[in-house]
Amino acid sequence: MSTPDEQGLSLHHLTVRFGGLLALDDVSLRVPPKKVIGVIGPNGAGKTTLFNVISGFVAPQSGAITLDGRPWRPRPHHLRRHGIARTLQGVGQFGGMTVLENVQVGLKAPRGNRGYRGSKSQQDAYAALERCGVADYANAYPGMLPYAKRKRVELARALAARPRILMLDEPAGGLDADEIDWLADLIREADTTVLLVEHHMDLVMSVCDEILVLDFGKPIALGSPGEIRTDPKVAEAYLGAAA
Ligand SMILES: Nc1ncnc2c1ncn2[C@@H]1O[C@H](COP(=O)(O)OP(=O)(O)OP(=O)(O)O)[C@@H](O)[C@H]1O
Repeated sequence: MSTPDEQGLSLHHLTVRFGGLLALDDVSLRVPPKKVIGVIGPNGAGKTTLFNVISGFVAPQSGAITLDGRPWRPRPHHLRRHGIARTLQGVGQFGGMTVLENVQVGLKAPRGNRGYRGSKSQQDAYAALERCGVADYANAYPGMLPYAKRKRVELARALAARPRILMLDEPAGGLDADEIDWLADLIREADTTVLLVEHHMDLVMSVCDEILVLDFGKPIALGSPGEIRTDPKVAEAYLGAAA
């Protein structure tokens, strides 16, 4: 049994090198249940690499990950089993499948040969599409949808499995102000742990409980939105990146 302090996901001193490049440099982070944790930083800071480590796509050279206090080695095809879902930066959906089928792909296949039609997974997928306001497109193909709707389908795909940890990789990219307001409400009401990599500062500041700031792979700040907003090291990292 894990203690309350150990529950959720914890990253301990993760280091990742790509050849001579230090993409993550001694990164530690605690992601407690039901909290929204943001990961920000200038381009190339290591945000996606951090997501790739948690998803099992990249193995760290050193450091460890624990889930509910137990050592955990992530593997991409085991994420669902551990209740972890991730959206992709683009909208990687299968063009030859309908929107509903795309959302069902991440869910458990029905037993026997009943197929997906009328199954629990179909109902769950449809409910997730409704929650994301795109149920009207259930039988359309993703390629027929505007970008913002496809992003909603991608969110529905991740939410359908009712993850305990939802990893959102730049969900606001390419969205207009109204869509971002909608997204902020969805994150606030998700009632699950959210790890958010995002460049849109207003969104990050408005939904996150805590924010980790990376710069050249190094953690330079960790704190509440108010603390991060006024941290001179953070301003310097972004100004340096803009110069
Ligand atoms: N597979 C890889 N091989 C070599 N270098 C890589 C690889 N993946 C990432 N990098 C490098 O590691 C550093 C961190 O990249 P990463 O994509 O994690 O940054 P990021 O913060 O997500 O950037 P962005 O905001 O632009 O998406 C960059 O210098 C990048 O070029």
